[in-house]
Amino acid sequence: MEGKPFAFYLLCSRSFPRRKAIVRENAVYIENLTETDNPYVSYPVVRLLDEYAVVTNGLQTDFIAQALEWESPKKALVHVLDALDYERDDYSTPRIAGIIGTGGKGWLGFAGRDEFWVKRLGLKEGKAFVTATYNLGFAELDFPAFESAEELAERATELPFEKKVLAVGIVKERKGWGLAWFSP
Ligand SMILES: NC(=O)c1ncn([C@@H]2O[C@H](COP(=O)(O)O)[C@@H](O)[C@H]2O)c1NC=O
Repeated sequence: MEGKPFAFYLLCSRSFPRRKAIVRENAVYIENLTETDNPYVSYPVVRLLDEYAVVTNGLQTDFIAQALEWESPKKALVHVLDALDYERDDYSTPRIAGIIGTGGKGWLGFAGRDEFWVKRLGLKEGKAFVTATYNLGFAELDFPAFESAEELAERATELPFEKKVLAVGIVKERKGWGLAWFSP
């Protein structure tokens, strides 16, 4: 979408493929539909604020959104990711988080067991800056054109990752944010 900041979340999962997304006004939640004690597989995945959209792979979403009430996106990512750190599961799954601003800036953060970084991004037309929990690091991908949040989510599920479950798309509209999810 020309000139419009966007973000997406692509959920890929080996162990918990039965999941859905629930959209509630200014938030999206991932709900796991398989019985488990694992505390990391249902969580708030998106929180929309007037000036920012926050997307993450865990409960840090809401803490980062709260921190944005009184500090910069960079500091919100540094403070919350540092405080919560990686997940204490069998894989030490990293916590990842992204923020986009209505003005066209973006930030991405990663808290792993052996690695921690927060980057400021200059968003570019036709490109997506991406990270993932495992084996990607930080990447800049070509991203195809789309007309709506629905189409953005669908395009995200066409990216070359394995075990895709669903994607959530967020795009800055003339008024507020467009929000949708898609399951292949
Ligand atoms: N955010 C998520 O949706 C999510 N799904 C799974 N995890 C964690 O990552 C581990 C590996 O997941 P999987 O086997 O589904 O690829 C899970 O045991 C769980 O502790 C998640 N936590 C972080 O990615």
